[in-house]
Amino acid sequence: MNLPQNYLDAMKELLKEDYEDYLASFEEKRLYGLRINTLKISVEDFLKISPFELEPIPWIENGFYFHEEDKPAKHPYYFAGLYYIQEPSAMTPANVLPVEDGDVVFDMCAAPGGKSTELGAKLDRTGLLITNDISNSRAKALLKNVEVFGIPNLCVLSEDPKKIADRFTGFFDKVLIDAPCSGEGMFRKDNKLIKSWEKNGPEFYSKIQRDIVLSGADMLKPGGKMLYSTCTFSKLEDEETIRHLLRERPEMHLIPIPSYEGFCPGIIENEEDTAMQIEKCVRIFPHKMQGEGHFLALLEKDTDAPENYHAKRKPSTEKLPEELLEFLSHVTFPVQKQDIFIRDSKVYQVSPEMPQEGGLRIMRNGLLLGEMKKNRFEPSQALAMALQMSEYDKIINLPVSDERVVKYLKGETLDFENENDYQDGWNLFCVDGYPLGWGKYSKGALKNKYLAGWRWQ
Ligand SMILES: C[S@@+](CC[C@H](N)C(=O)[O-])C[C@H]1O[C@@H](n2cnc3c(N)ncnc32)[C@H](O)[C@@H]1O
Repeated sequence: MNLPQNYLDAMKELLKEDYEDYLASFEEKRLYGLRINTLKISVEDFLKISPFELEPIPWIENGFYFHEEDKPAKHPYYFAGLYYIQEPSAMTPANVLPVEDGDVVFDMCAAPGGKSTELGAKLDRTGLLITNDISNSRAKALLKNVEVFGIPNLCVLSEDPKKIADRFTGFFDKVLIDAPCSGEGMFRKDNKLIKSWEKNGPEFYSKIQRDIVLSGADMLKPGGKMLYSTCTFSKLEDEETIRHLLRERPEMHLIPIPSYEGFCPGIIENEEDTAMQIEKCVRIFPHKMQGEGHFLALLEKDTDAPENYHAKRKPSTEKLPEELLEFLSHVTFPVQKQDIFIRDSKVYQVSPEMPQEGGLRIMRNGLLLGEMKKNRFEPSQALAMALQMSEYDKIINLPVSDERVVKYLKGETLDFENENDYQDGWNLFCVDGYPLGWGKYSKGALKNKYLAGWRWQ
């Protein structure tokens, strides 16, 4: 691998006697990880049905290494949202941000959703997750991934963080900033990143990072916590970004990250760093642990920082169509009528924690329940993914070995002619007890309603 000389020089200075070990790590095999979606399945239950040979990632309770040949992205359980594929050290930021039930959480640079999917799972259907990416095309991928994961209490934005900070000052209990960075920790995973580093290196990203950390801090409630992470080794993008934040926002301070064997402390350069306790930051290096590389800083806002009032949105007073109410009578998922809003015939369940919207580029506010079509209600793919099998009363549940499972995911009509166990109408199609999508059953056949854009290729 041809690494730029100025990059190698900077790493030599950073790592000193460890430099040769770091270079040697490029000879080792790339690491592949998957993270179990605890919103849908416990780690214990997944291990009972896992078709792959898995090995625990020691510092992530629901993270596992897999073998590349197993191709877990080509398995019906992946389509059921039972796991997310993610580089092991990238699992650490969402893992160490202490999200609690009922929290209002913001993921600022979220696409394609590696951290948001875990933050949403940790919320366990409570509170609110607002997730954002400035790039519209990347935010589309983010929306898909959080919907596959079945996260109901959601708002997806595609907006400049500065604009969001103006609107949501002092609003969040937890903020995660997985900053755009020069990606030095990804060189082993993806050679192309070396070319883009030569074009836009640490100097370029540092400016963006300095702006967005300040926005993140401003959006926190007093006592709120913020996790800043990058997948790069550059001090300018890592410790120096935190130094900038602590200088500009004295109400913020670093707090410890639970330690794990192989985690290295943040690098202290001067007395100011010592006073700021920069050693509380964590670095993950590929020559110290089985992960590609990451930087993390966990910060807290002082509890006596000024509070900010946010008007809650008003409860819905819409008269809901009979057809929608009839459909919802089959669902035991907790849908409150005052949370249901209908816009342009689309039906949403909006979190009561979400303030009045407006003025922001919103990709999705709430869980899309479905659509009114000529006085009929059609449930959405997102609703299918947010339900557990036991929360709907018309089910077609097949084992993963049944060839109709993959046919369903490919969008084909399914034949059940010799089986008469099923009821007419909207059925939730499941694999081994986990929902995949909807189908309309009639006369021994299931008309496929799996979302066309999500099909198995
Ligand atoms: C490291 S990636 C995020 C990866 C993501 N957190 C995950 O785990 O899947 C950084 C993201 O920041 C976005 N980004 C770049 N500049 C931004 C800005 N000024 N504000 C918000 N997001 C930005 C990029 O589009 C990119 O998707």
